[in-house]
Amino acid sequence: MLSTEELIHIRRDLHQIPELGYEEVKTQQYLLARLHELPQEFMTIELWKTGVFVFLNGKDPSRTIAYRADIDGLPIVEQTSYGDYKSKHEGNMHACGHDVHMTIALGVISYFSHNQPSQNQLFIFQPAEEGPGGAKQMLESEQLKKWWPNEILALHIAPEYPVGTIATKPGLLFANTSELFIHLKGKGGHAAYPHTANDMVVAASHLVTQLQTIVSRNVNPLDAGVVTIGVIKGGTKQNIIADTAVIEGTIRTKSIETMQVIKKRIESLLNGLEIGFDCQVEIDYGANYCQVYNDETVSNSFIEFAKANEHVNLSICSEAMTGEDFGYFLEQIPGMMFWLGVESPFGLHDARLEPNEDAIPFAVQTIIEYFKQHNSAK
Ligand SMILES: CC(=O)N[C@@H](CCC[C@H](N)C(=O)O)C(=O)O
Repeated sequence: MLSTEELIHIRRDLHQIPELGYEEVKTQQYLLARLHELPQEFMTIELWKTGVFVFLNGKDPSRTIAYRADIDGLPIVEQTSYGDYKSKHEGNMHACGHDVHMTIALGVISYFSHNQPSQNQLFIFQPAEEGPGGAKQMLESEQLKKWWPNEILALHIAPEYPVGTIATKPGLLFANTSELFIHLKGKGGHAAYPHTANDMVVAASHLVTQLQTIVSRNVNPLDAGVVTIGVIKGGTKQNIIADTAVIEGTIRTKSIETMQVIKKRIESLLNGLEIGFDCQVEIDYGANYCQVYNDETVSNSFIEFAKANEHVNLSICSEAMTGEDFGYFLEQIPGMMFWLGVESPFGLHDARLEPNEDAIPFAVQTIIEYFKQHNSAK
């Protein structure tokens, strides 16, 4: 079984090679290299695009339990204090902890590759969680058809909790999400002749402020929604009026109905913008993820397990407006997701995120224990 030092070494290796969705070529090669170092007696490894499936045959199987780890990084210029194990892929960073998620999966696989489990186990290294999504596609793969699990788990690092903490709840854990891409096209021109142009920097600026009114004025205050604009681009030079602008963001809601309300309102605002600024607008909702809804029975059984485990500090948390395409697995397979405390002063998607690596051996041990206790013959 991998030691704590080896696990940390693996996490640091993976941290140096963050790749965006469906570009995880080096990550896939690295995972394969580590997997092939383990006993192969009852292990089957299969590739799916840039992802990997690992199936472990149980001794006397009547069921299969699965663990899913996402593997992609984010387009962020890293600003951690890490020295020689900072991202070597300039402009990309594991700023959402997927390096930690993968390492934990390798740690659990390593243990069970030396200690054959009684039941089958499936490990899913899934590409493109940050977008455009990989869960929905993997659910339709040949591998999932033949290795369909009875239960599935996943975790996500949580910078706000101390190491040793697991936070979860039955039912809704993460929101419905939709990406948002808006392209504005007007008429460029000389900065000194604004009356001859339709300035898309001004149109985009109006639109960004209008979008902020949706949650405050169109969503029931007793419900929850988020409209965040993460990108606004337009123009080429300070004295040229921009003929195009691009706005990119994300929508989050607790209910699917509110997602529809927000989208309808965005479209109305865009119709108004076309008239008001005499421009053309195109909208694309990119990747949409369903909510992460933890199965009541599986989460209660995990909560009972965590309560009985003296090493685990269990927190029953509130739902969050984060998104995760793991929700698609949970639509079809009973399962649950939990937050894993990694105590960092900087949050997810922050260029300075430094998860506490002590959380890795803790999570590996906890999952091994849960799999051993829970995935016995039923
Ligand atoms: C846990 C986490 O941070 N997940 C991401 C998922 C991204 C969903 C999609 N690409 C979007 O931006 O809407 C998140 O941002 O919550």
